[in-house]
Parts: sequence; C-alpha cells; structure tokens
Amino acid sequence: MVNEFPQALTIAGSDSDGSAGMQADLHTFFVRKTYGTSVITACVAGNSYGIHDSVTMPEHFINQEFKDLADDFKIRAAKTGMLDDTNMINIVVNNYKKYDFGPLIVDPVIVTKHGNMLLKQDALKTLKDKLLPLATVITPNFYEAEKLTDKEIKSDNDIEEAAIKLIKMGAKNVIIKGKHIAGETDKVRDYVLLESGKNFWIDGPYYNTTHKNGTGDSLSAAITAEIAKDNDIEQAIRIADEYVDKAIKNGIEVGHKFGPINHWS
Ligand SMILES: Nc1ncnc2c1ncn2[C@@H]1O[C@H](COP(=O)(O)OP(=O)(O)OP(=O)(O)O)[C@@H](O)[C@H]1O
Ligand SMILES: Cc1ncc(COP(=O)(O)O)c(N)n1
Repeated sequence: MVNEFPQALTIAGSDSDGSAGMQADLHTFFVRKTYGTSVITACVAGNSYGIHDSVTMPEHFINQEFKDLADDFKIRAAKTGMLDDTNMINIVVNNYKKYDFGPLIVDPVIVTKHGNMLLKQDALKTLKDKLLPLATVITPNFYEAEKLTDKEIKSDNDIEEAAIKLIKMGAKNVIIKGKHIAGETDKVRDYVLLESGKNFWIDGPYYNTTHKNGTGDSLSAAITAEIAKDNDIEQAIRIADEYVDKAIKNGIEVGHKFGPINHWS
C-alpha cells in the first residue's frame, strides 16, 4: 500500500547546525506529517555560537530546483525563508509565478536572533514590492514588521496598525510575533489579522531559555504544513503556534550556546 502525504516546499537557506533555516523547516514538515521538498537559496556555515560564513546558490541552479520540483511533484503549499538579496528575491518571485506550488507563506527573514544579517539592506524594497503581495500569510517578527511598515512599534495598537498596513501592502493574512525580551516579560503575544477582517491575539508563556533558534522558521513551516493539509488559515496558525510553544518549552541539549527547539515534543 502507498500512503499519500501532502507535499510542502521550503525556499530557504540551509543552516549547517540544523537548528534554523531550511533544516528547521524540514524537521517541522516531517513532524507535521507533510512530505518536505526544498529549494536551497543559500548555505550558511555556523553552529550554536553563530554564523561564520555564507554562500548563495547560482541562478541557473535555483531555476533548475524549481523546474525539477514542478515537473514531478504536486506541492500544496510553499514558504520562503532566507533570500539574501534583490536578485534572489526576483529569481524566487519569477519561479513562484511560473509554477503552481499552492499558497505562499512568507517569513520575511532579515536578521537572526543573534544579529547575523540574512537579507541585504537594499533588498527590502523588492521584498515589499514583489514578494509581499504574493503572500497568503506573512509572518514578521516585531523587528521585521517595523522594517516592512517603516514605522516604530511601541504598543499593541501599533502592532494592530502595522498588520492593517501589511494587508494594504498586499499580504492576505498577517501574524506579527510580539516582542519578548528576557527580564522584560513573562508572556509572549502574537497578533493575527485575517483576510476576512477577523483579528485576535494568541498569548502564551515566555520561556527563559537559550534554546530557541529557528522558532520563526518553525512557526512559518508549521503554518505551511497545516495549509498543505487543507486546514483553514486560522486553524493552521493556531496549530503552528501551539507546536512552537511546546518545542520551546521542552528544549533539547544540542550545542554549547544557543540551541535548537525540540521538534519531537
Ligand atoms: N522565549 C520564548 N518563549 C515562548 N515563546 C516564544 C519564545 N520565543 C519565541 N516564541 C514564540 O515563537 C514563535 C516565533 O517567534 P519569534 O519572535 O522567535 O520569531 P522570529 O524572531 O521570526 O524567529 P527567528 O529568529 O527564528 O527567525 C512565536 O509564536 C513566539 O511567540
Ligand atoms: C539559513 C538561516 N539561518 C538562520 C535563520 C534564522 O535563525 P534564528 O532562528 O537563529 O534567528 C534563518 N531563517 N535561515
């Protein structure tokens, strides 16, 4: 007997330590029972201490990755992660428009938690103008929401206004991950604004841990997996949020400094 699994795609950078980027996406797809495919855009060399080098894939190679997947697979949802620069965003946008990979979840990755830049500064405009309007769901963190809307966020009300602005800019549904800084807060809050106008906050406990690499990647990958399984957007977001909460809560000991979350939890 052959079992059928919904197929999902991550268009992202590979991170050698396995905690973030494409590796976090593929761990998540696997655990969420979707078959994971990948278009590698870049590779970073790093470990739990940080990122130490990176290279980007050549255009002809990325085009071939897209073509090979489109020729053979029936992908039901896709997500983007690290896209590095303007040229890369254009390549991804052109390929995504050329083929049918289902709804697109855009994780507008700009910088890692530990301060390594994953998007060149001059690429922000292309991300806003070309990629954002393709997003069925966009998943900025607090900092990315400020950059995308060009407005400082100081309050819940500012977050709600940023979400409205992101929808006006072309994203269909938005989840903005709230600010959470050790010592400043005992809870985390994500704000969701859906295409229908429905909006809500998802509150959860703050875990004071050094093991939270790849939380944003995993959240957007879990949303992608749940959409590939035909869940509606609200269900997909709620399931994904719970998935990441558990994966942070039940951390695993890998590496010596900033570790991964626990996808098995
Ligand atoms: N310390 C924490 N305790 C509880 N939940 C957390 C913690 N850190 C992140 N989260 C949750 O993880 C999810 C991802 O949020 P986060 O703000 O870390 O994304 P991100 O900054 O894009 O991540 P990344 O750095 O991996 O790109 C959100 O649902 C957020 O509430
Ligand atoms: C290739 C790559 N590496 C790292 C991250 C984020 O990392 P972090 O979760 O530490 O912010 C990412 N999105 N992509």
